[in-house]
Amino acid sequence: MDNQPVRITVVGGGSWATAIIKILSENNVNIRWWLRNEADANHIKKFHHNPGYLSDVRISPRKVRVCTRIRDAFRQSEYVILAVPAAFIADALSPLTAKDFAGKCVISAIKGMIPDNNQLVTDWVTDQYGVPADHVAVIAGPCHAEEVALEKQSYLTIGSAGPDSAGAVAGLLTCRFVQASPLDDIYGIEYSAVMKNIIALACGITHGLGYGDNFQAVLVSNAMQEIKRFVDAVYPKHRDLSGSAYLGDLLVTAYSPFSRNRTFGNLIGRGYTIQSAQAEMKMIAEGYYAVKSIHEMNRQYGVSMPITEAVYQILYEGASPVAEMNELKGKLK
Ligand SMILES: NC(=O)c1ccc[n+]([C@@H]2O[C@H](COP(=O)([O-])OP(=O)(O)OC[C@H]3O[C@@H](n4cnc5c(N)ncnc54)[C@H](O)[C@@H]3O)[C@@H](O)[C@H]2O)c1
Ligand SMILES: O=P(O)(O)OC[C@H](O)CO
Repeated sequence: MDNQPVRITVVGGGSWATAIIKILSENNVNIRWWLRNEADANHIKKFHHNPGYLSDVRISPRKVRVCTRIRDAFRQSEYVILAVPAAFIADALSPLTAKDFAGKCVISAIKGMIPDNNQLVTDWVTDQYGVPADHVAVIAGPCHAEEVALEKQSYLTIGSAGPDSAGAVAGLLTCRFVQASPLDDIYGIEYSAVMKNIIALACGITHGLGYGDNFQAVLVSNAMQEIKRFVDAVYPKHRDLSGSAYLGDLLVTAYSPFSRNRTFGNLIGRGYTIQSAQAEMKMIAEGYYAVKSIHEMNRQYGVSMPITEAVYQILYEGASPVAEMNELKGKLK
């Protein structure tokens, strides 16, 4: 029985879901892949490539079965990986009940928050579908789907509440070009991943306004302190924020041309409206939604977060990027 393939459901049709399927397919797995778009699903069945995202990645028909009915995708799997932007996950899972999740380990690859109630995705899964906390994990770490597609050496961190449950998931996501390691700081990792997207927006905005590398280095180091203040206030625990799941993820998103959030911010800095920036990008910048959630949550915690506040003012209060970043300039050290 030992060499039976591991049965996994992957939810989402975007870049990260496609990259995760590529990683998993290096191992002994049997994947059911749910996509909402029927035409894309049919294309993958016929041509073994996702037409919309990372279209160079070959999808093995031997290992991956494509479904457009989510309940079919959930049948018989041991693991469920969620890879739809947080704003759309409730809609994607809406046909399901707690029964569909029974006995499964649910892993969130989402770096965002449920916008309706500002909940972390893992908490939401537990509340909504009764998945026990020891059956929930997150995929984190500095990793762009585009580099996975190119098989560039990458690292992931699998966060869970206890040290054991993440180990098996890390094994599934380790392959020739990815090394995954477990870490028992699920909330710290999840909040940090949400916040780095907001910081990437700030990096993009300032780059779009013409600020240079000297400024960005200071912005990113101040951002790390801002993330630490917030995460320590919300979920105090001894943690080393210089680890790759925290600092590493902040760096990749702040500096990489692949970053969705930085690209979105850059468009805003260059004078695009929010609607035109969204229309320009086929991909979703999670930080756009996250900054509202973190701003609202922080009413309770009162943490000093000048960078997050500046991004919130620009994206939700119509503040001028030039004026906001001018004001932020004086608050950084
Ligand atoms: N792309 C990466 O490199 C990467 C890496 C790590 C984590 N993530 C996380 O993975 C999650 C998914 O991001 P992604 O990069 O795959 O997304 P993406 O931007 O590549 O693709 C957009 C996704 O959103 C879906 N979508 C768009 N509009 C929708 C709607 N109205 N209703 C339902 N679904 C809709 C699309 O079907 C597609 O699955 C995000 O939380 C992101 O932070 C992404
Ligand atoms: O850099 P972004 O905004 O594309 O986010 C993708 C991942 O979270 C990077 O680890």
